[in-house]
Parts: sequence; structure tokens; C-alpha cells
Amino acid sequence: MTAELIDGKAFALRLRARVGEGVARFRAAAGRVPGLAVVLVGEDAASAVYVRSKGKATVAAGMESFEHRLPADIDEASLIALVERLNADAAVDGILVQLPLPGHIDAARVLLAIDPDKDVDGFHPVNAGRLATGLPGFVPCTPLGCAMLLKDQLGDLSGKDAIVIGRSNIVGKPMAALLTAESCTVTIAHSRTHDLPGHVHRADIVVAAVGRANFVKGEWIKPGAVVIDVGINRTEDGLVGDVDFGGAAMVASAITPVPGGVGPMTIACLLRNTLVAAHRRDGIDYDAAAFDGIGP
Ligand SMILES: Nc1nc2c(c(=O)[nH]1)N[C@@H](CN(C=O)c1ccc(C(=O)N[C@@H](CCC(=O)O)C(=O)O)cc1)CN2
Repeated sequence: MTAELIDGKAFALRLRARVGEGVARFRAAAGRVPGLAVVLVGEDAASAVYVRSKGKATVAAGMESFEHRLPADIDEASLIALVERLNADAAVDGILVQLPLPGHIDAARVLLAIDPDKDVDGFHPVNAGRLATGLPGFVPCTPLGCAMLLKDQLGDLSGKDAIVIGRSNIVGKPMAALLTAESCTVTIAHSRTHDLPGHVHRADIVVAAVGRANFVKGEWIKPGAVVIDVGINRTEDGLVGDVDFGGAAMVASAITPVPGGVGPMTIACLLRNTLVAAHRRDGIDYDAAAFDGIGP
């Protein structure tokens, strides 16, 4: 292996510590602590683990955590009614509905019910529009974390050729918008892309978010490229990313591991977004650019 390992776990711990300091300053200025409400529907084991981690991290940063666990057979109207109560709750700065939701619930309708100014996941179409047009809003946590790692690794991203493999609303599209805002030349690749290896081979930055184990091969990577692996695939060999790590690490200049790369950044960025939400709601100045240098 020749690539440098991008330690997302360590970066996330530093970011969480900075959020904790920001919470202490907010508390002194506002006389209250930020609050994050997390809604979990059903018994999905991985989701339950993520929700528990979010609650613990929220409390560790000095914020208040409100956890709502609902049965898998809850109807959509009752879930939306809970979201509306949280929208109106003055102690709640951020609202997050853990995904995936059970099949009988239309996730898009539920996300639409969240007040965009409390949408710390950044999934509401209003926040997608704000990101696309450069207005202040909330950026989804996983791509925000990827962008932070990239800027930390490369500094100025301007003029870099970047490829984002995957076009989901949660990762691919916001990732492409963030890279565009950083003046990269961005290709969004997907299942219909012709000559994917050729596209990847031209990129200085590769962000893989396809959800297929070891999908991106080492020989596709341009020598010296930086590779960000968003995939979390459970296989018989354990947890692996979307990138063939062994092959890619031979040619890339830097690469995120799975686990310990992008994943931990997701929760750290959620705390960061919640702190930003609290500042905005109370009209307290918060220089997000000075804090992490990324995003609106
Ligand atoms: N409402 C949301 N739902 C989901 C999101 C989200 O951002 N908002 N993202 C994912 C799940 N997720 C957080 O919710 C998440 C995934 C992975 C990790 C992480 O730290 N992964 C570790 C490995 C953990 C493991 O062993 O399973 C790593 O990569 O090192 C944190 C959060 C889908 N749903």
C-alpha cells in the first residue's frame, strides 16, 4: 500500500470536540442548550445502533437528546403528526427521521413535513434547493463529512476533476453540489454510465457511493487520486466499502478506510448541523466558514 490513510474517525473526534466547545459558548450566550430529536421507526438493527450512537454523541457534546421510538406498523399520518409536534417544540433545534423507513411509509412525504430550518439531515427539498443555489441551509451529513475530509487532505479543491459514483438524494447529488461549489469539474456517474473505468481514470477525486461491495477497481484509479469510500457493505469478509481497498491503495495518494473513514463523520456533522440550527433559531452569530470551512 502506498496511499495515505485518511483517518475519518480521528477527524470526527476532533470535530465533535469543537462542537462541544461551540455548545458551551452557545449555552453562555443563549442560556439554553441545543436539542436534537431523533425518530426511529421499527426494529432495524443497524438503524437502532446508529440512533443510539447519535443520542450518546449528542449528550457527550453537551446537547439535549430526544429519542422517539415508534413501532414498525405505525401509520404515516401518526409519524407526520409527531414530526409536526417536534416542529413546534421550542426545545428542539434539529429533527432527524432515521432512514430507511418501513415500506408502507412514503419517506419523501415524511421528510417534507420537517421544518426546513430544523432539518439537520439536510434532506428536505428546500435545503437541497438552498445547497444547489448557494443559499444558507443544511447539507446532508455524509457528503458534508466527505467534503471536510477532502479539504483537509487537499486544501483548495478548485480546478480538480472529481467523479461522484452514485446519484442518490442523500449522498451523490449533494456531494456533487458541494464539489461544484468548491469549483471542481464534477462528473456524476450512475448505473447507465458508459465506460465508468475511463471516467474514473480521469478523476483527481473519486467519491464512491454505489452501495456495492468492492465495485470500484484499483486499476480504474488515476495514480495520485484521492479516494473517498462512502460504502458500508456487510459481507462474509466483514464490513467493506464500495472500493477495492487493496487495489486502490496501491495507486491513490490517499484513501478512506471502511470502517473508520466516512462513517464516523456522519454523526459528527449531524452534531455540527444541530449546533448551527440552534444559533440560527436564536439569531446568534455563528461563523460556519471559520468553524469548518465548508458548506452554507
Ligand atoms: N436520517 C438518516 N438516516 C440515515 C443516515 C443519515 O445520515 N440520516 N445515514 C445512514 C446511517 N448512518 C447514520 O444515520 C450512519 C452510518 C454509518 C456510520 C458509521 O460510523 N459507520 C462505521 C461502521 C459502523 C458499523 O460497524 O456498522 C464506519 O464506517 O466506520 C454512522 C452513521 C443511513 N441512514
